[in-house]
Amino acid sequence: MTQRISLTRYLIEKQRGHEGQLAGQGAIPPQLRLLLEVVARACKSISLAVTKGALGGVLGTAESENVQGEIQKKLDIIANEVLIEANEWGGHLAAMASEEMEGIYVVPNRYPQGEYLLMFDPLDGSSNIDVNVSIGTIFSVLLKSPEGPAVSEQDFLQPGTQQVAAGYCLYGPQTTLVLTLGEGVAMFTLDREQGSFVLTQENVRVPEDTQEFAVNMSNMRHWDEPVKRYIDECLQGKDGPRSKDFNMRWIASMVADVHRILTRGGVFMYPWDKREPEKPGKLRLMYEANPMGWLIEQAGGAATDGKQRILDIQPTKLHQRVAVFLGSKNEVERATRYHSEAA
Ligand SMILES: O=P(O)(O)OC[C@H]1O[C@](O)(COP(=O)(O)O)[C@@H](O)[C@@H]1O
Ligand SMILES: [Mg+2]
Ligand SMILES: [Mg+2]
Repeated sequence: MTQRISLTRYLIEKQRGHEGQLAGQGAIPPQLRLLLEVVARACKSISLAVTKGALGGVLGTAESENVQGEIQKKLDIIANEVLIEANEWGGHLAAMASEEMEGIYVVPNRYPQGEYLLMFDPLDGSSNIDVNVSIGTIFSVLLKSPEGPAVSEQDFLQPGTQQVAAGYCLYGPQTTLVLTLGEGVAMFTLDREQGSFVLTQENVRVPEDTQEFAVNMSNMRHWDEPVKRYIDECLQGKDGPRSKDFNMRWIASMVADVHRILTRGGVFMYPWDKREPEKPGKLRLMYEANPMGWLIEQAGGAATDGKQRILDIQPTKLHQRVAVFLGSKNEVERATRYHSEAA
């Protein structure tokens, strides 16, 4: 019988820099292992709340707005609280930042302080919560700079290349946790009877070419020319310059669209558009684009904002927005090239 590898064992073996079954993987510090185990445990609780749905009273809208001016769903708030409560006392973190909170959350001084910074989109795909479509949690981990005793928002403003771990948990027909520590991408499936995440795929790869794109087509009239050109060529199919037919998928949960791309390839885009011209895009750099961009790169794909690699962007504020093009390498490079040709 093939031996099942739990997330706990996977991380412990990473910590040991194990050379056997998981050969070639580097070591991770114990504090980072602890942090990831806690995030996974929090995701298990969120998964349980999601599964209960109307029976658990978690559906529907709260009476509040988040910092982005978006109406919060009850589950946005619940997931945020679960992640904070699970992580604040463990001694591995200095502070957390969330799409749902205006400022950073510094670990209270009644708890031991750690050196890591955790960022999350506690519930991605909020518009899908009440309609029973896949949603998820996205997370990214940075190290606090050793200089300066007090942690501040400035500590979080590091480019995506500085991430030490990133991943997401998808609450779909299965609950799947997807993780990178900078040496490829691994997927774990939640075994509900055992209550543990089990390694179900390693060395996830995104094919370089694809015939499937994901974009919210209803925004087409608001897009810039390079995006219109790219999509228009896809829509022309076999008769157009691409000489092949394209399929389209748009789940409206980035986490589920990215999971499909990690599973079978594709290109995902949420470009800048004219509806809110002062904002670079809808998605958030720190909680969505950076972790997803790194996962996609680690699986052999690419991620840009149409002009430059997402991971190289120097953030200037916590809730910064960004245009996103990610997925199969050759398609992302093509869409990015169309931007530079139009410049
Ligand atoms: O509703 P739209 O404009 O198609 O946007 C969908 C996008 O918005 C998001 O839901 C934004 O994330 P949140 O639900 O965390 O705000 C993405 O997951 C998704 O790709
Ligand atoms: Mg989101
Ligand atoms: Mg969200």
